[in-house]
Amino acid sequence: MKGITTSRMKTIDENCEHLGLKGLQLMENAGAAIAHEVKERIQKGNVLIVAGRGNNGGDAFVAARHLVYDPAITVNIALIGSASGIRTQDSMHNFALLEHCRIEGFIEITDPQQLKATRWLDDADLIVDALLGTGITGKLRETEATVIDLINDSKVPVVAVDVPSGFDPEGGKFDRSVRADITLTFHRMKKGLASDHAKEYTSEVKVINIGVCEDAETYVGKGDIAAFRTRSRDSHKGQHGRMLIIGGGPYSGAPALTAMAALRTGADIVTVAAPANVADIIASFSPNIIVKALSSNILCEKDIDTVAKLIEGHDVVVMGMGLGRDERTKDTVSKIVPLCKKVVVDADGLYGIALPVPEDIEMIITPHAGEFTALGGNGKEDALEFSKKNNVTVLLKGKEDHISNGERVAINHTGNPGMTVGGTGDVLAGITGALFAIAPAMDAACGAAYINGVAGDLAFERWGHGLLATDIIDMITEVMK
Ligand SMILES: NC(=O)C1=CN([C@@H]2O[C@H](COP(=O)(O)OP(=O)(O)OC[C@H]3O[C@@H](n4cnc5c(N)ncnc54)[C@H](O)[C@@H]3O)[C@@H](O)[C@H]2O)[C@@H](O)CC1
Ligand SMILES: [K+]
Repeated sequence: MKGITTSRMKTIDENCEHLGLKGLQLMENAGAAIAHEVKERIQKGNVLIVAGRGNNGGDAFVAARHLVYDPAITVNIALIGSASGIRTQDSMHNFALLEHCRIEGFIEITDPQQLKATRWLDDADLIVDALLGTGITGKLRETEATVIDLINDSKVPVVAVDVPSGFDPEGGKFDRSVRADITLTFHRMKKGLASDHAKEYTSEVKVINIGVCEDAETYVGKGDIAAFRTRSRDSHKGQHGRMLIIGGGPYSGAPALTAMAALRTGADIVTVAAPANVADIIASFSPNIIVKALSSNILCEKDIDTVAKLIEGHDVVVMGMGLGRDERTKDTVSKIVPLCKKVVVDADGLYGIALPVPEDIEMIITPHAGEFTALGGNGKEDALEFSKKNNVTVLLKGKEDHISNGERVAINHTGNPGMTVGGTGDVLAGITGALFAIAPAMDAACGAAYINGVAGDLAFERWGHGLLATDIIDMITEVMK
């Protein structure tokens, strides 16, 4: 079984929140499941809960509330750090409720020796390990590291919450981790727990359904753009994407729309390489676009050296819009693809690519239904198989966009019929490229479909069916806000 990444799980959680399913509700289900598992394992005795200050600890506070209903069970809670340091509202909420429950003992631990002194580890019949979950970052720090050693040294059976504390949910190897008898992981198997070395840290893993709405996973939502809305304060120029557009020739507006959409999405540098006849026109649309004129009035073989050099200075290439379908152009497109590491192919570019895409190239294609058929696709139901077979991430545009990387399909149902106006595809390609410059293909394609659709919906509110592609670009920043 393949596991999911922490960022994917975060996206699902945020989509739930957006749909109205609160984190607190998920936490309640998670905690109740832990209490249930504990009661399956011990009918009476002492349970020691070792809790951290994040939501992983919050799950265990819920479990404590459920457990103390049984008079045969006593619960001691060791919180690593101080109660005032509890980092999330949900966890704080559940912690506060414990004041009204029959908790045997509670201690705030700033030095591991304090935990030793309680003798709770010696007296425990079972430990609930809720120190660290998917929120772990970097190498283990103190006090947590020593507390993990104490838990392992105690030889008391351990039920781990979501992942054994200290274990890397992404599958990397950290220096130490709780060794659990069982791990209850929420909603889906986590990538790290699915890895071969997970067995060293947990004898068993159970995936617990915590009532996530299906739509939070099936449809793209606000959670799919959350990661694109924050930036480190230490950001530097270029870090948020350098994008090269290869487009234009018969058309000059298309690559300009793509460029402006990318800039509004947050790309740092956008360069357009365009045939000589349109280069100046594209530049005249906006001083924000860097334009490089190619050798003649269509993209052709002579331009490959120039383009190869430009590709080296950019994180992602977006190719196709406005290029036309001259045979020489199609042939040149096919020769440019192998020079790219990351490439988005749209519109006329789709007629120049060879499938399947070589292993070392990451490609997103953004066809509409007709272009998808021309590529050999068989309708939206085929997005997953097509993507898998051709090593390409597909963003198949339509009333609902179907997005697939060959592993899963996501559907976007933002957008409206006003968006049938020309140029909206160029905008989508620009948003896709900007996100792809800084994120994996599937995350970029899902985020782009959502942003484009919501920007279109905002434009529709203002301009109705008369909305223009440029209006959608103007709304991108509203969506990101
Ligand atoms: N809607 C949600 O987000 C849900 C989250 N759930 C739980 O929430 C967990 C994730 O919660 P959080 O994101 O709050 O994070 P965690 O509770 O996993 O831990 C975050 C905290 O751990 C500490 N920490 C991080 N790295 C450390 C290191 N290397 N050494 C020492 N201390 C370190 C920091 O104090 C940080 O605030 C999941 O594993 C799951 O148990 C569940 O409640 C289900 C719902
Ligand atoms: K844990």
